[in-house]
Amino acid sequence: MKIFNPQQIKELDQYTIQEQSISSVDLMERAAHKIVDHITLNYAITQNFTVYCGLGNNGGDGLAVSRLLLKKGYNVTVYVVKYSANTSLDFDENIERLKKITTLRTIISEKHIPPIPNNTVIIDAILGVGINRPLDGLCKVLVDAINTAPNFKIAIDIPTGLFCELENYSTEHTLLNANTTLTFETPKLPYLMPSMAKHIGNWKVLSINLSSHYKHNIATEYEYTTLADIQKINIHRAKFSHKGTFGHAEIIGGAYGKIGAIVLATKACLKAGVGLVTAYTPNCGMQILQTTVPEAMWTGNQPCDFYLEGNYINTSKTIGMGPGLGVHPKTQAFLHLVIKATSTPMVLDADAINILAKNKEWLKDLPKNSILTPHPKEFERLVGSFNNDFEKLEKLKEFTETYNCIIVLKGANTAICSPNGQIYFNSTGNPGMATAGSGDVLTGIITSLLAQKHKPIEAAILGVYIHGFAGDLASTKTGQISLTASDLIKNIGKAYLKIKQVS
Ligand SMILES: NC(=O)C1=CN([C@@H]2O[C@H](COP(=O)(O)OP(=O)(O)OC[C@H]3O[C@@H](n4cnc5c(N)ncnc54)[C@H](O)[C@@H]3O)[C@@H](O)[C@H]2O)[C@@H](O)CC1
Ligand SMILES: Nc1ncnc2c1ncn2[C@@H]1O[C@H](COP(=O)(O)OP(=O)(O)O)[C@@H](O)[C@H]1O
Ligand SMILES: [K+]
Repeated sequence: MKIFNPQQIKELDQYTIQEQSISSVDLMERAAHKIVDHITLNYAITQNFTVYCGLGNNGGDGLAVSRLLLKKGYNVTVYVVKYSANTSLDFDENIERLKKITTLRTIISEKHIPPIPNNTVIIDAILGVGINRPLDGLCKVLVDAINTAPNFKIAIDIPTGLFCELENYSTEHTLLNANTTLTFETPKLPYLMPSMAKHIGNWKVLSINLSSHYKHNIATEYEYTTLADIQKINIHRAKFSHKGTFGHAEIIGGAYGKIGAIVLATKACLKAGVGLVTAYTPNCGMQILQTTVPEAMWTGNQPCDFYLEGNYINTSKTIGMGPGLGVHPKTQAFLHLVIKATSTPMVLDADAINILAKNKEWLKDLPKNSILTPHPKEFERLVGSFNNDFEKLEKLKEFTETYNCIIVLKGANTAICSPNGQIYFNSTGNPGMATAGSGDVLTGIITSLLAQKHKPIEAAILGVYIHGFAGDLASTKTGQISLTASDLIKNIGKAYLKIKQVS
């Protein structure tokens, strides 16, 4: 699913109006119905609402929602926030419609902000994507007052004060803290940023049937991976395929006391469908590996705390390297040898990333389209610090373009950046996955998919989706708190089945 910037959202609106021969006020009515459907599903008729409406189309949405809720029998108090003399045409039309059924109240200045009763749900329809400067005056004081109130808050489209692009953005600006944001057609970029979570709350995309033609043809920098996107990827197994068809992966890592990391990655690699897998660990890992993962082959034969360069023989296997590897100076040299000896894309995680962060001049030796899977701290070690989440995304693009690689920046809504700077946010996963070894499982899955000849960007997107999906399925049984990395592995198969099932 594509993520549009504010300019594209306006174009999409206009395009839809022409394509569907619908008036803009009727499109607004369609959007309002979707919001009201959500509200009626979630709130009893006894619930009171207080709606704050601005003077543009976001305000128009608020007025239309108020009218529809009133007609359904809800108790709704509507305030028009008079921060300027200008109003939009669809706002004007909706004022006329609403006036017929209720009394409108107007807030004309900071001094006239009425107290907020505590038994009411607040609906924020003050400003939407049309915001073009930080909040000041009446809007700022009102939003501050709303933020101080303990009431549940629903924002229409975006919480008032939020900018969807780096331009104009500052952490200093006032913006509304919503508990829920109900947006139209696609998520906006800030919904996928950790720092914005407290302003956006839980968000939900409501489809308002905007032009498929426009959506299909317009290029966007950002995408949000949904089940429908994943179902376009071919995961079918042909009848006469054999284990050679599904590749041979080599998972390199583990050190004394950290062999578990490689056990998890190797198991996950198998569960994700690879034909053959070899675990490459120090020799203290041999018995552990052979007993815990009998399906895997083992190779290694180094000392136990570090890796020796002399032991490594390059083969045509697909390499995933890093879990439990350690950062011993000899291991660092070994990693450099491996990346120089490898010409096909590989997966690098954990200590492999930490070693590269210490030896940035080696990054140029990475095979093209290799996949690095840092968690936020490892990412910062690679690219340095940044001031906010917009800057983080810029650094992400800069890095993948410079080193011709793919980065999987892990966390809620993992961001996957291709070498040409396209960013795909993942939609599966839950905080239960913030648990030891969860990243090792991901390394195994992505290496497996690479070995199965998925294109590197596809292996990253599909791997991250399956990993999160396995986490979501596991959490229905274990809950999030008790979820472990082994539970993720157990649910990889079920995740595949679910993906195939609905297609
Ligand atoms: N395709 C969609 O997504 C649809 C969007 N609709 C709604 O339309 C909204 C966008 O409407 P508009 O473009 O009219 O924009 P807004 O309603 O966000 O507000 C625009 C007005 O506010 C002024 N303004 C900007 N920043 C301000 C500030 N800091 N303080 C005071 N005034 C400020 C602008 O000059 C402009 O007059 C969306 O957010 C959504 O709620 C819906 O009506 C239907 C379909
Ligand atoms: N809050 C969260 N929501 C969704 N996924 C998460 C969350 N926290 C962590 N994860 C996922 O769990 C994994 C953790 O990886 P990592 O930090 O490398 O763990 P480890 O080093 O213990 O293996 C990543 O895939 C990450 O995306
Ligand atoms: K709003």
